[in-house]
Amino acid sequence: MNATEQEEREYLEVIKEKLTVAIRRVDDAVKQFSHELREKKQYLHEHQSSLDDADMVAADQSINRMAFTGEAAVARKHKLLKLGQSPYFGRIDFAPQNKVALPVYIGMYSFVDEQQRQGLIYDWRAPIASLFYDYELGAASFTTPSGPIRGTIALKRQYKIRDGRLEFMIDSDVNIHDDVLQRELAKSSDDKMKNIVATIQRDQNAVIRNETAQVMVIQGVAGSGKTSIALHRLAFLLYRYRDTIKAKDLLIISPNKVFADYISNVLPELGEEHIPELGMDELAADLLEGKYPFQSFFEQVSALLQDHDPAFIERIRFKSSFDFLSQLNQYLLHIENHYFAATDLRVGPTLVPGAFLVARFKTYHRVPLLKRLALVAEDVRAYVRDATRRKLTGREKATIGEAIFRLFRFQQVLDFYRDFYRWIGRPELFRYDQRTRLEYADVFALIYLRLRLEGLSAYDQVKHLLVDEMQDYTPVQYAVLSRLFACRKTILGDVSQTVNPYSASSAETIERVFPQADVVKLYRSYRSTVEITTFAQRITSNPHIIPLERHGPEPVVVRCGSPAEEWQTIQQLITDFQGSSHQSLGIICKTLRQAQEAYRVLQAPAVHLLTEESTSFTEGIVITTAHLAKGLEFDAVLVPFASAPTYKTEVDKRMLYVACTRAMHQLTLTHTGELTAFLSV
Ligand SMILES: Nc1ncnc2c1ncn2[C@@H]1O[C@H](COP(=O)(O)OP(=O)(O)OP(=O)(O)O)[C@@H](O)[C@H]1O
Repeated sequence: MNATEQEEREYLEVIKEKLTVAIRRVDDAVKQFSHELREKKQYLHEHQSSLDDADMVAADQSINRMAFTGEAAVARKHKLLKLGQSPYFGRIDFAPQNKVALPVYIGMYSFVDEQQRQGLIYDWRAPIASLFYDYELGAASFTTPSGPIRGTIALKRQYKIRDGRLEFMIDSDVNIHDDVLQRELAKSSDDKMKNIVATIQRDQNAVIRNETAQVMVIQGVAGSGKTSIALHRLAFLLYRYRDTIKAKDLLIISPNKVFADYISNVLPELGEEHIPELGMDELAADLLEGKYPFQSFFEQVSALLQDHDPAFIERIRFKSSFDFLSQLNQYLLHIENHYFAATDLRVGPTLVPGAFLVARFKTYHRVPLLKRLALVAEDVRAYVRDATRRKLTGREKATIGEAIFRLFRFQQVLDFYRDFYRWIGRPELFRYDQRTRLEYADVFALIYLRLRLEGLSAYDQVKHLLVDEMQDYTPVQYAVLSRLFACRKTILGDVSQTVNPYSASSAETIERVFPQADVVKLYRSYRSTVEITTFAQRITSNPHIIPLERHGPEPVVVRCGSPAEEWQTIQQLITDFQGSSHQSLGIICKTLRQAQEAYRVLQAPAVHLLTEESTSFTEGIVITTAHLAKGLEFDAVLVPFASAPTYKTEVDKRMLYVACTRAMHQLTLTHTGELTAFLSV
């Protein structure tokens, strides 16, 4: 051990000691709070009869305040305990211009020596910590709310401290970032998604800390860290705007519950509370208020995978186009101009002129169409009241309301939607009667019309929206999100991983809905070994992808002589996995039916089946579909049934790509009969 390392070890002990003292102090404070709280409650209980309302309210408030402070102290203790395990991961010695260099230690949370009023550890989100991610040695600067600070970095060091012990430290005269990153990526994944604060890369840091973008679109190749970065970005925003934005003010739109559970660790690990999360289908059900049962996105994809109905595909393709959104907008203009058939209206002895009705209807041009009718009715009531110089009866008021509504061609959003297809001359593109469910492709179009016709303000409280798997949403869905969420947005995805090629959205499509968006493209892939990434390129090639130099075994394609032999091979691969050092294995099938069959046949202990209904991610061996595996990753992936009949269409190809890119270290495919053409060399 050299002198520097010795010094660092000693310093670590000093910090740990200070942390222990701080924990003890918080402990005392927590005890004190709960003691006072108990006393206060006791007092209230005993003096209830002699206290008036004002006293009770004041007492309640003080109890709430105490409880809140107590909770904050408990949260603080939690952070201190975590710091005790791993107080910091980086250090930079930074000398602002004309000043001496001082060490800045960077960790998950900040830690201040209260007696000496000195920052001992800086939160990774603090302005000064950006130096660690953005610069090597030499000239550097960072931005504070009061302006830029320039200076020089004299030393940059990384540490791995686990369970309070220094495992290694590396100075930046070697290629530190890559080395530590390599070690991190080589680890096995046993559980849910982890935070990456110690190894955030420069381009990722720029996305995380971007404060100006109204809409940030992150389009990145498989495994480029999109989801990780987006979650760290939320943590950053919570820190940066801690006085105005709380975790409950954010919303994550996630593709399914399993994914939501998979990512649910990251923010709490970063010391933030759990963030509300909602699936697209849940959002739709909410917005349609359960009035129209509809096919789910999963069901749409399953239908595409199982039967190749050209009319169904045509409907999806049309409704996923930008043109569809434009036509809906044109239709809305059309109905505004032509569907309000204002004629003179007789109310008892009073004649309300049609011209008056039209004028009032036009005055409210900012109000959603159907809502305007209520306002026009109100104006008509005032008109009649003025003309008759008396108050109107309830009956008269209601009659006026009904009469105005009748002047508009339809009152139900669904009638307008059906009419839209007649108007564009394509009635065959809408399939729905009361006995069937709405097709998924119609769901957001109907919601869009509803928004424009009736207006909705259900999500006004959201201050930042995160949308993952953006490629799976259509322009109409984005138009809905844009109207529903006026707040800033982070939208991420990868067009190569769409599960529905007939409705894939690229960053360019999304930019058309959000012209003000900042688009970032990420090409460096962190998840898989070079061998796996190269293999997946055979399915869908992306010349821009840059795999991180990390090597492992070549992916293996096993040809089997019969289905029975294929099952045996799969069984053997499971046994091999159980004897290996890998912790997670994903057996990823094309369809749910295949996954269920595999689950039934394999019957191996500790094998879990993940389906659309699953609500949590399970570790170990998981059998699932490519659609559900999106966003997840496994040490080893096994893709069974990779034969030509299974993977033959454009949708199948996307599924195969998603399945293969879930593997971090090892990938195996099995097939009986001819291999899918997507893998032929
Ligand atoms: N800077 C980094 N340091 C360490 N690990 C990283 C870094 N960036 C990404 N990773 C790791 O790479 C893997 C892929 O990250 P993530 O799932 O966020 O990527 P993604 O782009 O959302 O992937 P996909 O679109 O394929 O689902 C994760 O294991 C993540 O921890």
